[in-house]
Amino acid sequence: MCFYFFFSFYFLLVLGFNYRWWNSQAGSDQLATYPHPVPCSGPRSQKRESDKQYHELESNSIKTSKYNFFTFLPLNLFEQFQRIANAYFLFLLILQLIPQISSLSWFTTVVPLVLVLTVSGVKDAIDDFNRHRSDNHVNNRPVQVLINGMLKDEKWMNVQVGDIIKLENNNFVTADLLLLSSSEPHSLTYIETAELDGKFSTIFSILFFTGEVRCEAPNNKLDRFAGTLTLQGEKYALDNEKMLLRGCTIRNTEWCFGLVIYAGPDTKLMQNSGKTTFKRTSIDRLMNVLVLVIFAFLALMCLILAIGNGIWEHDKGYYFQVYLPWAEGVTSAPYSAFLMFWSYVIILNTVVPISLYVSVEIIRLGNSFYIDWDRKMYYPVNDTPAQARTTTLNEELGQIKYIFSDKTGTLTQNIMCFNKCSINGKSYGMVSKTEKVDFSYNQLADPKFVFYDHSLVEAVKLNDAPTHMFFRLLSLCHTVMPEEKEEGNLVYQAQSPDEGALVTAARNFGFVFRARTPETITVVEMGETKIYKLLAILDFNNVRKRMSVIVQSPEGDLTLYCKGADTILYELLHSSCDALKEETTEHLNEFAGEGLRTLVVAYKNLDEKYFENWIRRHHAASTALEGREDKLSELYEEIEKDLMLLGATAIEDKLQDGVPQTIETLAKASIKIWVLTGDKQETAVNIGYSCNLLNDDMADVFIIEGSTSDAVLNELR
Ligand SMILES: Nc1ncnc2c1ncn2[C@@H]1O[C@H](COP(=O)(O)OP(=O)(O)OP(=O)(O)O)[C@@H](O)[C@H]1O
Ligand SMILES: [Mg+2]
Repeated sequence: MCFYFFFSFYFLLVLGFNYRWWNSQAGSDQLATYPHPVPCSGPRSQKRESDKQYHELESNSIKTSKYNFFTFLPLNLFEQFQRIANAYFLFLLILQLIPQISSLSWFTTVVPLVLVLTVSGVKDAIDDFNRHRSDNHVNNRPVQVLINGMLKDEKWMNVQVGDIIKLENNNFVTADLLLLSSSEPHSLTYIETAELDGKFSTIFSILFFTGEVRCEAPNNKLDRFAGTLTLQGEKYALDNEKMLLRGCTIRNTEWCFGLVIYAGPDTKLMQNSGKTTFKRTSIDRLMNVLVLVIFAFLALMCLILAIGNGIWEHDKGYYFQVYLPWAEGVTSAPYSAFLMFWSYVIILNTVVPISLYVSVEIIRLGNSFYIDWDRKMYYPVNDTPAQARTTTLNEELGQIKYIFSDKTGTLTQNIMCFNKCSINGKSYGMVSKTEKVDFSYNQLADPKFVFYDHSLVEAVKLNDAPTHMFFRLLSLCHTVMPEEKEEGNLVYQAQSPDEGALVTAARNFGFVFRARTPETITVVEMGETKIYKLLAILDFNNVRKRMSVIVQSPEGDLTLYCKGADTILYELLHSSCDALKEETTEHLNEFAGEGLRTLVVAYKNLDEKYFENWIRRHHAASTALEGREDKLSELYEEIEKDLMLLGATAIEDKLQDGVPQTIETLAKASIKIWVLTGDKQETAVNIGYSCNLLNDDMADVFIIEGSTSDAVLNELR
């Protein structure tokens, strides 16, 4: 019991794999020489001994099917008899077994009942068969597992917690893994999380040799993971950034190694998917109500008829027994009435429509074909027709009252273009689109980038200091990863497409972000290669709404570069920027009025002594095991103040084809639409108008600013 209790909070993985090979050659790059016959005992041999102790860890096989060969009949019948009409007919069948009551032959009830049960049963069986097939397919996918120091092909379902597995480009991630190493510089791994949240992210890896991982019990929170790794007596904190989750796909990464932390049903994907349940639509519910009403009606009729029988038998029938004898066992008129009640229940059984459910199922099936065949829902570009994946819910489609949608990437294309900017009180990009700026003077420029305002290039060429500072900031302050497979052919991998657009803009104007290591950023500034020391990244999150980097230039100057939402950054500016602030605000409003996504950029020169002290505290906070986030955000707040304003950027993200028309049609059908966005308010309102979410007839578009439920309620009133 005690053991189990301990288990539900933490589970402990004893790895103890003697990774002599990694041990002797610390560093991820050595792994590139794989495969090597390495004399080391893999994790399995050791883990097996302790298997008894950890037998409650799940295996990696998954099961989404509901039945197996033996459980199908009882389980499916049990489910089907939960329908009132089916249960009723079963009840009738039992009644008919009583000879005094039985008024019709038994097969009048059995035949339709069996027919209905078979039709529904066959449909459920086919559905479940398909689930079995897909489960089998997934469970039998091959993966390479490190066993006794050698890579062996295994099936997914045989992978165990504590195994080390190797994944290659475009592989699905087998289980929830702790990333150990990869082919990319600094052991980065790129993943596509389409099945989880549709984002594209980078993951940083760690290296380790012999250790123990302690982590929280399996849960369904996709964006968090807390654990510790103990390595030769030292503790390291593990977080979400170091995990590869099942359901993702490896991209742009030749290979990577991972340690299985959660497997099978314990993985975050499966923890989120829930059980396959029987879904009821409102028609189902309505049918159940109707059937209940019919029952009441039937009971009433039978009652009246039974009472009539009782009165007649009492007054007349009793004296006529010679002529009309009572059935065997019947001794009194009330008893006769009681039996007659049940006889009528059988005789009038056709009042309850047993075929109702089957008819509705068949209509749904037909409906789903119409959905599949709908030409208007066919998207020729991707050759994608509409697909009704379930037949049980399609009438609900017409009942939709609310649509919840994301904005970026759902309504818009998620293709960000750097369009305009404001630097030191001067706005650029507000020109008619005539002649494109020629970037041919810059050999590293991205040929796909277009810009029309020539005055900005002039400013750069004239060595205008704020303009240089502006683009230097854009080339330094981000989390983009560059890829240069061949000399001069730069490709940026950006977690956030906005950042990708900004870095590309800086690249074209002559501030080319070229390479990144954990300690340095290489920028080619107007043809001259400069290596900046990257001292700290104050990362972005949606509460801070800003991100900063602290870098040291080759000349030795310490600078903090910050970019973020205007509402936030304006609070952090030095008072000497007030005049510039006003001008920039004007430009920001213009940009937002056109529906552009804006960011404000600022910098601050740092004092060396102060910074040394700060970075020491920063290091302590970032390795703290408790309250890490709070401590860090306090430190961030401390250093991100008294910033010097540089300007603002404006990025365009076009609406997808047909969005305004679609929203208009949905609005005509009185469907209410909610769109989620983190944009500046003016930008959001403007896009609301351009996609027909808002229109001029809406007299009072109003804004609710409360941040507690009481405040919001008050404003709504
Ligand atoms: N990479 C970034 N660096 C600095 N600030 C950013 C960055 N990305 C967004 N911001 C700022 O933070 C605010 C909130 O952005 P966030 O990404 O959380 O919104 P979101 O919910 O993702 O919305 P959307 O889907 O429209 O991007 C934005 O309005 C922007 O001003
Ligand atoms: Mg965003």
